[in-house]
Amino acid sequence: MSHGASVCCWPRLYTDASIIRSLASLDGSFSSSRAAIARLDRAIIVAGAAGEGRLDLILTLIRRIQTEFLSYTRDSFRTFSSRQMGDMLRLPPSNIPLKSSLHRIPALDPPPSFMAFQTTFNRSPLVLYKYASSWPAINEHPWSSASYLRFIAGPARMVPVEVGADYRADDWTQQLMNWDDFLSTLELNDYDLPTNLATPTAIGSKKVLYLAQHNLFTQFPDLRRDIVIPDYVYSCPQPPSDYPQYKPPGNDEQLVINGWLGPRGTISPAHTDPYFNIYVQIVGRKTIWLAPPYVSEYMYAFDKNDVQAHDSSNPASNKANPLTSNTSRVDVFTTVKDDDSPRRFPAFWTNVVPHAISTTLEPGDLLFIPPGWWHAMRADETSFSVSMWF
Ligand SMILES: O=C(O)CCC(=O)C(=O)O
Ligand SMILES: [Fe+2]
Repeated sequence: MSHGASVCCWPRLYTDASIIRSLASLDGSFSSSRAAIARLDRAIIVAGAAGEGRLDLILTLIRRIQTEFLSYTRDSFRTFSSRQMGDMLRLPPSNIPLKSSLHRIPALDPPPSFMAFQTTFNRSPLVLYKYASSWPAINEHPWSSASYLRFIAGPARMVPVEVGADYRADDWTQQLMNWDDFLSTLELNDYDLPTNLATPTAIGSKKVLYLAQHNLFTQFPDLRRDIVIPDYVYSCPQPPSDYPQYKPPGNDEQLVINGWLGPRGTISPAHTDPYFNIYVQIVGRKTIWLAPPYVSEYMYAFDKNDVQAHDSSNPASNKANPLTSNTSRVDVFTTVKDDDSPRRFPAFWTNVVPHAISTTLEPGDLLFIPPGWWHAMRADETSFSVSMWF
């Protein structure tokens, strides 16, 4: 067997074994049906439904099992109220100013043409407020409605979630979880979070669940029809001169679309990615903090040794640990008045903060981030965002 074949045959074997096993153990009972669907979802999540036509086959099988044995009916005339998940309607609409940035992210109105984006506006971050306000995901198919999200999935589906608000925490882990149960946690939103959205550590102990960086659209293709992929992602931008590590995603489309769904208080600590990113806010408000690639040496990034220590402390994880040397130790969202951040990270406060920019996105707002820019996100309410890496 060649090396190439050995790299890609295991996902195919896993996928086919999962299909056969789920069908073999299916006896029409409620529990065997749910177990079969879970196994099929796992083949998508863990092995990418590898192999010619396997994704379509798996999605068709899941739908058949749902309709035959779990009384799922697809009533396309249903309408969904845009009742918000969680407690977002109860929160005051004021922004919490960040101490860690002095300026706002520049905004453009009207949005640039494709050509103007390609030639001029893809060099630095940019917000297009209300760009996506008329997307189905915000209107007739509201992703803020847990009942809509349950409906398009049908019963017994599984998704990967991160456990713990912040992936730098020692007890952070990941698990597969029932989609309906995960949505219920967002509806209840009984996490008892501090109302001042204090540091990630304070929130981390609450075991917040975050569906982060997951390609939901492979599992639930209906959701892809609720968004309108902006043409900008098909531009071929120049690699930025201050960030030679830029590399487009390695899939055929050179485009990776991920969903990010979680309650108030979920945080992605400041980190860099090697992609251009178009990030659209669909549900709830999210505060964004950005800093340019040239401040990297003042970001107190984790080094390789920290990363290894963290990895080995977390053997239960089923996905690669995202903590790498592109992640900062600094809590850019710190709101505690006299914390010791300026003493622990003096170069950050002197050299990064003057160059950092921030804003709070609302549903329909689009944010563009070039590769290599440091970015940190905080959900101020139950939040659903979509990132498009290209
Ligand atoms: O929304 C988040 O929590 C993080 C998003 C992010 O890091 C990205 O889109 O690259
Ligand atoms: Fe990122």
